[in-house]
Amino acid sequence: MHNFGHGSNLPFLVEHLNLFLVTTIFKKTPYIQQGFMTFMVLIKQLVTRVESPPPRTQYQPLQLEIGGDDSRPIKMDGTIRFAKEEHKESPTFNNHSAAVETTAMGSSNNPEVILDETKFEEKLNLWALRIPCKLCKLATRILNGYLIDKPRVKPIAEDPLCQKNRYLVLSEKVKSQDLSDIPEKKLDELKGLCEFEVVPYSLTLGYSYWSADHVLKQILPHGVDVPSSFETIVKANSHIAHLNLHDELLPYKDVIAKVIYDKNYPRIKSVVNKVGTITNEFRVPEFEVLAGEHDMITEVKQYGVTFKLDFSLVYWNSRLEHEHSRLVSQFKAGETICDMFAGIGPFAIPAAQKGCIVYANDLNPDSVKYLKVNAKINKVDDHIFTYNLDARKFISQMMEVPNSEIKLESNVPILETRETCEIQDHVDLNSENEKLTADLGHSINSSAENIQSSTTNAATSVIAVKRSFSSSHEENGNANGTDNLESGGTKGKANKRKRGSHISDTKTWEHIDHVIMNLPASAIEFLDAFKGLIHKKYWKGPLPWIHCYCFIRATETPESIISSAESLLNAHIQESIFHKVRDVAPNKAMFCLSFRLPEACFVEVDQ
Ligand SMILES: C[S@@+](CC[C@H](N)C(=O)[O-])C[C@H]1O[C@@H](n2cnc3c(N)ncnc32)[C@H](O)[C@@H]1O
Repeated sequence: MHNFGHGSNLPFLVEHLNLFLVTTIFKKTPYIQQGFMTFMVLIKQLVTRVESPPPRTQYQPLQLEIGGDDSRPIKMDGTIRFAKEEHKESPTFNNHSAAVETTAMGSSNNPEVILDETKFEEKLNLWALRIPCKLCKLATRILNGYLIDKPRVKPIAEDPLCQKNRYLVLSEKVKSQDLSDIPEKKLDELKGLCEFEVVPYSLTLGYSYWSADHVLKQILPHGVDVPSSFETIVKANSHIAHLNLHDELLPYKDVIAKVIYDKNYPRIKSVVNKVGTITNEFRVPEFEVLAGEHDMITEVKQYGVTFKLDFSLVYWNSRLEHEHSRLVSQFKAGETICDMFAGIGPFAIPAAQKGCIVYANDLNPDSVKYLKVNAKINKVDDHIFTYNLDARKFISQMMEVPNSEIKLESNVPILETRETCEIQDHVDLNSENEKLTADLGHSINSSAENIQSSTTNAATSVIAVKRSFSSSHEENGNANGTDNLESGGTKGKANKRKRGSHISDTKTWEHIDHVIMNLPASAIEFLDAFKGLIHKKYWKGPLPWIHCYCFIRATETPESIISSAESLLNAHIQESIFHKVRDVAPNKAMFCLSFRLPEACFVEVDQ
């Protein structure tokens, strides 16, 4: 201890000798340096005992281990970026091999073996002022610029000997106990405030203190890029960190995952790495769980909509959040939307929330399963009809005029427009029309004949006939192939909503407002499905807008994409808009091509 103004020079000299040897001779040899420092501490303790014997322990280096619970990365746009740090080498090791037991290329793949947390300890030998508690604030103000200034390290610490005092921990730039590194004016001001003692203060910054970026920089060989960010996906109240490590980092994947897990737990419950490129038709990336829980069932939120999904079974990309919202913002309440590649519903559900009637399809049965779950969670299950079909089959079913409707034409007046249906909802049915009606709840498992003979509500008749027709043409044998959502069948609630939004009188072969095709790698190739698809005789109003996602590579242009689309449609596209969604690779960007389906796609004569 240095009682300011009355101290001895002996500890001061020892301290200087220590500092000199540590910073010069032993600088490059951390283990000798550490041993030497321990030895010097003992010497200093002895010296101090001689200088200022008990009862007050005059020299008592305070060991403080700082935890890094707060060493959190910064969240940006569904991506977590590590807080960047200068690449400072800590005095306890000089290169990555000191921090890892074996190099990651070595035999063991176990991160516990590779990562030696003790090697990340950095011991700082500092000075602190012992000051009465009540004067801490004032003293802190005076010493501004000379107190320890490190993230998550508080400059005020407990005095282990006296509750009424505090330690004001000085920065590393205050090298000597006589405080000669602090300007005289500040010292005078401090002396005027109170009497204080200068005590040595030892601070150890452990593995838990350092940020992921700092630790990884120490572990990975020089020249290897430290992964600076990772995608996240919300999982209940926590997240899955989703890495996309390139080949160079694969040998270090376990240790990287461990560091990310350690530094972000409990917010991050699992760390996964994408394996290979996505080649399967459901666009589901394969993941390897590197740290934490293996369960991949998660919940994400996009613009207030909750989506439940199993990350390992269905497609999900949080980077499309803005695009989902942009496109849906173009839809109006009451419009009919067909989503050919709906996934778990990031277009379909917000569109239904807006009051659109949505026909959502996906080939992946797990996507359809979660699409239904999400429609329920978000309380739009009575506005969404789900299909588990190939997109071509789905769109052709949408445009197919049901037999019942064709038969109708010769026998009875057709239920004309939405307005007509709405009026019918409120009038008594004549006997002819009664034959056409069906209860929405009963129709799911009914054949077309059964539907024709059941009688309930005229307003629900057409959609019921249509759905039943589709079911009977199910190709892949999946009972969910064409389905409405079970809960939508609760008559009271569902009917109330349907009336407001005209869901009951939607005839997709008569009118669809928008078709969404988000399968950028190949959606364009599906455009030929529209060739000769729409029956002019039955269609009402303008043809639908098609929103077809695609990738444009450096070798392609919007014109070349339009020309491919035109040749697939066998028609000239008149109105078209290209919207850039995002860059996916240096020479590849994702676009949304929106255009009005050309009139040439009509079938003039019904076969
Ligand atoms: C790129 S994802 C888009 C999903 C969703 N629309 C979104 O924005 O997140 C494409 C989806 O198309 C589905 N899919 C792939 N091939 C299909 C096909 N032939 N017919 C229908 N759906 C298909 C996949 O299962 C996947 O869910």
